[in-house]
Amino acid sequence: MNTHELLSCLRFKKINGALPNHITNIHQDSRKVENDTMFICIRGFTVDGHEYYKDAIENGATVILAEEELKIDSDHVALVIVNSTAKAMALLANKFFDYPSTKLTTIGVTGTNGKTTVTSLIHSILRNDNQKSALSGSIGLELGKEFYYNENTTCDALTNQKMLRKVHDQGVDHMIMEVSSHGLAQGRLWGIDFDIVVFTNLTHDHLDYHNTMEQYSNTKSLLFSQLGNDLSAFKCLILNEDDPQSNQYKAVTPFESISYSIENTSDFKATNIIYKSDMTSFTLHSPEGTYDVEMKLLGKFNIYNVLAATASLYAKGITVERLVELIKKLSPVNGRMEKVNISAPVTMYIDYAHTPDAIEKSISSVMPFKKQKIIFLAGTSGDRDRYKRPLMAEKASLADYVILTVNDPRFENATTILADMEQGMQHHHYKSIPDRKKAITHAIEVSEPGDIIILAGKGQEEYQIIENKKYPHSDIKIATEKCLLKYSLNHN
Ligand SMILES: CC(=O)N[C@H]1[C@@H](OP(=O)(O)OP(=O)(O)OC[C@H]2O[C@@H](n3ccc(=O)[nH]c3=O)[C@H](O)[C@@H]2O)O[C@H](CO)[C@@H](O)[C@@H]1O[C@H](C)C(=O)N[C@@H](C)C(=O)N[C@H](CCC(=O)O)C(=O)O
Ligand SMILES: Nc1ncnc2c1ncn2[C@@H]1O[C@H](COP(=O)(O)OP(=O)(O)OP(=O)(O)O)[C@@H](O)[C@H]1O
Repeated sequence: MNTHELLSCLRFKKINGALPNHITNIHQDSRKVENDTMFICIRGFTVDGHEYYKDAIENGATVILAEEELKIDSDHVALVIVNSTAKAMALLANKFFDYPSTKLTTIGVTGTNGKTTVTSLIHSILRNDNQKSALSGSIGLELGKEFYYNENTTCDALTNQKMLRKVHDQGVDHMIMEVSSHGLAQGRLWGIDFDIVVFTNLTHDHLDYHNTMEQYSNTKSLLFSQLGNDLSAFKCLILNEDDPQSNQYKAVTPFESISYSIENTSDFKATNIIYKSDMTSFTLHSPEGTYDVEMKLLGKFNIYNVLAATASLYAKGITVERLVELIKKLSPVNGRMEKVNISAPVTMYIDYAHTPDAIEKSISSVMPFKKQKIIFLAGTSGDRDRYKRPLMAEKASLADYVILTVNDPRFENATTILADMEQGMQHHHYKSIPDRKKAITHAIEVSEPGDIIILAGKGQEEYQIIENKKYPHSDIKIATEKCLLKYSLNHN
């Protein structure tokens, strides 16, 4: 792209040296820089990108974007100085990739729990309706039959624009994105023109980063306030009427909202709910009438998720009647209250619950069909929000027997993590086992016919992070193996 044209989107800047006519790409990581590209120096939490401009030049950068004067020896490299490289990156990335989000129907989902589930449901419903959709979030980018790894649930502003452009170039017209609070706080969403924004719920998590629930909520509200003020555009909020936080989000934008709920009155409300071990049914009250809904997803929280997805697609123009047909075809989202197929006399689920609220919801979802014990394995991660640990254990105490363990220890000592959790236990029927594989084995060993086992914390993930390395690990594989061993031995 012509460099002068590209830089015209930055009104206030100082340029040292001669600008090259063209650049072929933009990077914020010196290690990825190739010839004839621009390198943007970002001040990070860990390092300052300004320290890497020489590496970027060595790798072929011909324009350096920085917040300070830098000594550049080469005549072939220009330095552009701006006040905020993070803001400039969002402006430049949008212009360079030609504002891809304006050409797509872009749906963003935020909330403490349910982002992956709701985005996956919207994406699956669209695909089952023969529409083209791409999905980005904690699983990476799913585009067509391909999966692309992403470092974050919500990528940085530059990666987001690259990704949106790739989606548009492949003729896909819907982009469904998980929006994390870290992403909002760090401006990773700047420049994304969302059409529909969805709120699931707000409960305790990430207070290591946001400090207070108020700050956490204010950060989430950015998704709604950043819808802008151009009222000629069609934009819509999808809000959980049972979560009082929705009132704040309604108030920060002029755009209309559609509500969903189970308890309070709303546009999309579920009543007459029947919970079974492998399906759920309910009556859906909607602006287009009342419908009977059956689905393979389990638990009350998944009714909220399905309502959120349904309201989002209704906002996009799909009829409720058609949506009800499509919901029937939905499969449970991988690792989210996913029933494990095993030939053993116990019922087992893999779940990703790793917040106090999610744990409560996870256990509550099996209560209606509990016959014997509920065995709940609760895990939390090292080097992340410590404050939620006792609260997680408190909620896990709803189960008859609890196993406390670790998801990803990272650099933290597992014994410290477990000691934090133990403080919240409300009864003594529990055991702390730092090694996750041993913890899963113990869950199977103490089980008896008729029991329900929930292995929570890691969902479908196939690795465990110890220090800063990923090691192969799969809850489902370990559990299936141990379960078959225990119950086939007993039968012999
Ligand atoms: C705390 C945090 O959010 N960190 C994010 C931040 O990293 P950072 O500020 O430490 O970056 P840094 O390492 O200091 O690097 C600064 C700059 O120097 C550059 N650099 C660095 C080294 C080098 O050799 N050359 C070079 O150019 C880097 O490319 C970068 O531009 O910016 C990076 C790029 O955008 C993110 O990948 C990174 O997320 C880390 C990996 C992370 O774990 N974040 C978590 C907390 C997070 O964001 N989680 C949410 C999901 C939460 C949920 O579960 O709901 C998410 O959206 O992923
Ligand atoms: N609407 C909901 N309300 C409460 N809990 C939920 C809801 N949806 C899912 N959960 C619980 O949270 C877990 C994680 O779900 P999901 O991955 O969809 O959330 P997420 O917001 O993407 O989480 P993360 O940000 O950690 O990736 C599920 O396994 C379930 O236990």
